[in-house]
Amino acid sequence: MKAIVSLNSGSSSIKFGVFRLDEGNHPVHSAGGKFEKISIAPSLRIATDAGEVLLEKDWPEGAHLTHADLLDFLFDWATRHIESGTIVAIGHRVVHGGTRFVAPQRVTPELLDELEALSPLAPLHQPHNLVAIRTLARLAPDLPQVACFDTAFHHDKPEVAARMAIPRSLHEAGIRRYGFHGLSYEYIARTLARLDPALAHGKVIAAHLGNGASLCAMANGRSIDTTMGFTALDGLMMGTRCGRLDPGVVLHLQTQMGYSAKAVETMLYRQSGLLGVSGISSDMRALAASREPAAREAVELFAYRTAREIGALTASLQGLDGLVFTAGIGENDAALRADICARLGWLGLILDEEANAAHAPLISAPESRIAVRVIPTDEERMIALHTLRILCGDLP
Ligand SMILES: Nc1ncnc2c1ncn2[C@@H]1O[C@H](COP(=O)(O)OP(=O)(O)O)[C@@H](O)[C@H]1O
Ligand SMILES: CC(=O)OP(=O)(O)O
Ligand SMILES: [Mg+2]
Repeated sequence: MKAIVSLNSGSSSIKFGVFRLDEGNHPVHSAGGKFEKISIAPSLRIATDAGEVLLEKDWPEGAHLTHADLLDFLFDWATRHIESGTIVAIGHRVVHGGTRFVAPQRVTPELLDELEALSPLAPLHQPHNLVAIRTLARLAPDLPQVACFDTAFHHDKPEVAARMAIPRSLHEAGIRRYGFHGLSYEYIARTLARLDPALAHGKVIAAHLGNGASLCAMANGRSIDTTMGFTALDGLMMGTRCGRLDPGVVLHLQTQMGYSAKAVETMLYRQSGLLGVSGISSDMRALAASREPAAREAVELFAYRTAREIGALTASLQGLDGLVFTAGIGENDAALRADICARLGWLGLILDEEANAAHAPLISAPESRIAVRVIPTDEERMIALHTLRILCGDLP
């Protein structure tokens, strides 16, 4: 068997998929796994599509395991359990491609150095993405690796959605709105084109609500605006990130409250969002189960901010035909979806409560002016497809 492995390091999770190549060299998902709750109490599950659980493991709270520790654990397990020669290529999600990398690239030492320089722009992601690539390059120097960028899907969005209202010279220097979660949005656009081609041609907002959260306004399947910007801090409230913030807060912290640049980074990326507001957890499941008023306040703010940004992107699109929920929260949290949709009644959006509670693919009522769908995202599949396309000539 020949297979491609996709590796997707998110901020709170590492997901991976094994895609067997069939006779026509098409990738067929055959096994996959996921580490989740990485900085809380990590767990790992690896299973085949045939239903065989290959490994299940939980680490205790306070184990302080990093993405790099967990990747070491995974690579050690994989070298003992995967027959050598089976894997013909590895594809990676790399969060930031900057201005230069607007399509997937075969990994080279030069590429890695350029991507390393972007690490300060994505401190919760880029270092993990690159550590995985470097470790694999050491373990299997001849194995082709491909980097697939979260920013690429947004590259063609209109200039007006890329520009910030700062001096032109800074825009020229690359300080512009890139946008992220692009592999997820690309998968949603493709899947929607199959499920509902008429809607896919229209004006759609995809809501990727996971530990990182953003929205993408798509017209005819292409990104025309998105809530994340120069970094994955902007836009929606997230697990530990603040989302859109008055930049005056940063100045105040530094000039009046003695925060160093590092302390500001830690506050914005790791101590804000659901965790910061609730004081309890960054994990939506924990907040949903909590009776603490601060937990409810954090969840309400998450819904409020999401609905508010959907309003803003509706203006970017000049109308709205459909809304798609995806990622950990978007796919699984019916109460949160209901809360967000209730705040969008003014758009003519009417939820089908039963379909929503059942996580049905279509959760809007027949009389709703906006179609509302739930589509489980599959960044690993997009990575496998891009990897195959880049390396096709090289595959045995
Ligand atoms: N059944 C569920 N109900 C509510 N929230 C959920 C559920 N399953 C996962 N989540 C939430 O999804 C988030 C993680 O999303 P995910 O997309 O896996 O993260 P990442 O951004 O790290 O890839 C967490 O806040 C988690 O609590
Ligand atoms: C870009 C980003 O925030 O990714 P994730 O949701 O995987 O943390
Ligand atoms: Mg993710």
